[in-house]
Amino acid sequence: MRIDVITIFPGYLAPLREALLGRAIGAGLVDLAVHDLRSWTRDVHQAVDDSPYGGGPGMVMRPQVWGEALDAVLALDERPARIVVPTPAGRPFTQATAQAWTGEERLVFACGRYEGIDQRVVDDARRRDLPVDEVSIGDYVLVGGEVAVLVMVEAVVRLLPGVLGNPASAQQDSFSDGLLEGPAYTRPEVWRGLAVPEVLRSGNHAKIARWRRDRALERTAQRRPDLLAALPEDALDDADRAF
Ligand SMILES: CN1CCN(Cc2ccc(Cn3ccc4ccc(-c5n[nH]c(N)c5C#N)cc43)cc2)CC1
Repeated sequence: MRIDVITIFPGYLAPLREALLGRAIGAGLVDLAVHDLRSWTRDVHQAVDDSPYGGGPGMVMRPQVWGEALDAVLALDERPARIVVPTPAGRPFTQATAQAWTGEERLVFACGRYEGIDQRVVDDARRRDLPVDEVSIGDYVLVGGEVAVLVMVEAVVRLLPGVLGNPASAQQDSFSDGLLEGPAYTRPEVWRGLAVPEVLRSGNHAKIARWRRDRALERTAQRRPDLLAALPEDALDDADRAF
């Protein structure tokens, strides 16, 4: 997978070259290119924003600069690309979104700042039949799209074959089976007077699996009843319902 990020703060994306993601890049599983939007400005001030039509607070990012940047970046590689625009007004980015994007050959992220990007940039891409997703990583307000890109790239890349040391981890993720995962423990057996639940030391794998499922159901019911309500009819078996 090739990932391109266009931003006025390239340094914000430096963490993508660290740790797991850095190793995925090193292993050739991901190609990452970060581009400075100001490279496509033509004025001495390298202006990327202007006042909003209709008035209102803040500034809006200019379509000309973004249009030229996206055209140039898309032309760098012949692989078909999905354009992703983080925005507080976007559709929710979920684990399902991350899973779906693992099938893309290329993702091009457009990081806005100020009050966002002139809408015509997205409209122009869509009318050229380019796939564009306007997505939000959550119901809180950030200052720009870069942090959202860090979140989304990590969520997608970790799902790519060969990235995680133990592929089962991705399959057993929270949200993958619709439930939050339960508590996890490691040595020592007792820490500050707190003991690891005995069942986890029993070696009885059936009991352990049941205990973990019960803790996941309990935690999901307590913290995310919406996830429980959204489970498909056949997602819970009789043992689950007995819990
Ligand atoms: C009067 N109006 C003025 C605009 N605000 C809305 C608004 C618009 C942009 C910004 C700043 N910003 C610029 C680009 C950009 C990308 C993503 C995100 C973002 N925030 N939260 C998420 N989950 C995000 C994601 N993903 C924020 C961004 C802040 C607030 C409404 C009231």
